[in-house]
Amino acid sequence: MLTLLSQYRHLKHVKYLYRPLSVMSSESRTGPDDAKKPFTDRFFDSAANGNIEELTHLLKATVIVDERNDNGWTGLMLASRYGHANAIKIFLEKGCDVNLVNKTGQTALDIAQFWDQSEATSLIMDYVKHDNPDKQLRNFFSYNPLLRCAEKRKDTNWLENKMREDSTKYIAFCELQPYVLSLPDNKWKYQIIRFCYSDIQSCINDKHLVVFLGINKNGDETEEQAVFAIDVPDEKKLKTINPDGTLLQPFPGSMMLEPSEAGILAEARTMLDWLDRYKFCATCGSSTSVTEGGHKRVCDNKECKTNKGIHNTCYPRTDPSVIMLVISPDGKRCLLGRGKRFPPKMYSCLAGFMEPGETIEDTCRREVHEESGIEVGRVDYHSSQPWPFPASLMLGCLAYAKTEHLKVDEDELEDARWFRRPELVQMLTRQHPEGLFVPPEQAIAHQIIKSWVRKTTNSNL
Ligand SMILES: NC(=O)C1=CN([C@@H]2O[C@H](COP(=O)(O)OP(=O)(O)OC[C@H]3O[C@@H](n4cnc5c(N)ncnc54)[C@H](OP(=O)(O)O)[C@@H]3O)[C@@H](O)[C@H]2O)C=CC1
Ligand SMILES: [Mg+2]
Ligand SMILES: [Mg+2]
Ligand SMILES: [Mg+2]
Ligand SMILES: [Zn+2]
Repeated sequence: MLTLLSQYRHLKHVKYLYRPLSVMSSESRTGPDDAKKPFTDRFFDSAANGNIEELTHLLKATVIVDERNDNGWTGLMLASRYGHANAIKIFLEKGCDVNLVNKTGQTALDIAQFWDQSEATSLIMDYVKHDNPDKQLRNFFSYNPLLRCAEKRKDTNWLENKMREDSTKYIAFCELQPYVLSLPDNKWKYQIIRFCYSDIQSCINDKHLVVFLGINKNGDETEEQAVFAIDVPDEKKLKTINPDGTLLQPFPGSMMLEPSEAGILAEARTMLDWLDRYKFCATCGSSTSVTEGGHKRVCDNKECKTNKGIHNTCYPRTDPSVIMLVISPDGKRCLLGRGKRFPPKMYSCLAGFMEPGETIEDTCRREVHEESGIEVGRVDYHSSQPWPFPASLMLGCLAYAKTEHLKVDEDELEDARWFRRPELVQMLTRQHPEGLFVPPEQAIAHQIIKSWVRKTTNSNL
């Protein structure tokens, strides 16, 4: 990586560093008339030259702050390369993403450090330290736009009325797969179909599982559009209502939803799965009745302990699991493993279920030791992700190893190995020479790996 940047050090003329070839060739035809250049070229030029007036104008008018050129360079990276402090301040004020990496894996901070731009380096470092809390990472499946309104679940009248209202929407599942439409402008993207009560009422009877998911925040507040999930065992019934729909497979189908749709799926799928699989009381084995809009199962046996005292078994379950990126003792490598059922060539973070009485940190230490023989010291929390297959909550962490000799648990993993940062960049961008890759961006593993890559540099590796 060092050599990639070093080869440019002797180039004095900035344009060859970052400008796409297409632009250079069109310039040779038309001459260097700045006004005729595309806005994005003028934007990159003004960032590299520290032309504040033009930069401000372009950011106001047309160009997005994180616009990238063909080599993945952002305006912030170019301003950092040439140490234009005022331009850097503009990018930071506009809320640019300082964590983006170019095609060779450098962040703006890497670039500023490499080119000894001390003012640029300290500006970006200060910004990273006080990063805007509103920009906290939200993983896929974690953004649910519905207000759950738990207080309404006990209001049987309100629920029954809502179920029949014209504005109410139903999303239908068959064998835990949502009924969806592919988007007209992109057949790789799907939208969950919303049915009205009049459409779906023939599917609603006592035997069908229905869950109150929440109120649509984007709907008209006076109308309070409620959203329910319904299990329809026969896909043919759904086809008669909307013949264009299709059932969406969990993988890779659910990854092709918009994030807000994925959040609704996460709630609905886990709830329907729980209602379907926990029909009998875990304490006395009697039948149970669904209450509270599908959010509780009450034992039908009046003498059951759950009707007298502790009744946590009446509620849906969530299984906390840890998923961690293990960092080597020298801080230069990360440990990734291959589960036996992974697609060929995919490596991911180690993961495992929490056991009763364990802390998140101790689960990380135990699972890493069980699966790789590595001793972990400090553990830092990163972010979390609901994983509705069927009911996991992934708790993402960075785990700092104290040892590095691997003893892979062959019952669980096919392989585990240490990877250096440049290799992780290749795996994230699908450019690894052996075709190795990490899970897609919808997976928390991808986000944890990416955030480590973004926070570290290749220097001294
Ligand atoms: N590695 C990764 O990149 C990712 C992993 N995950 C998820 O992380 C979760 C945990 O990872 P995984 O490696 O499978 O877990 P573990 O390392 O704990 O080992 C898996 C074993 O644990 C047992 N098990 C199943 N359910 C539970 C439970 N609720 N509590 C305790 N043990 C259980 C199973 O045994 P048996 O089946 O033999 O009974 C299974 O073989 C899974 O939900 C997985 O889907 C999600 C995203 C990515
Ligand atoms: Mg595991
Ligand atoms: Mg394990
Ligand atoms: Mg385990
Ligand atoms: Zn019972």
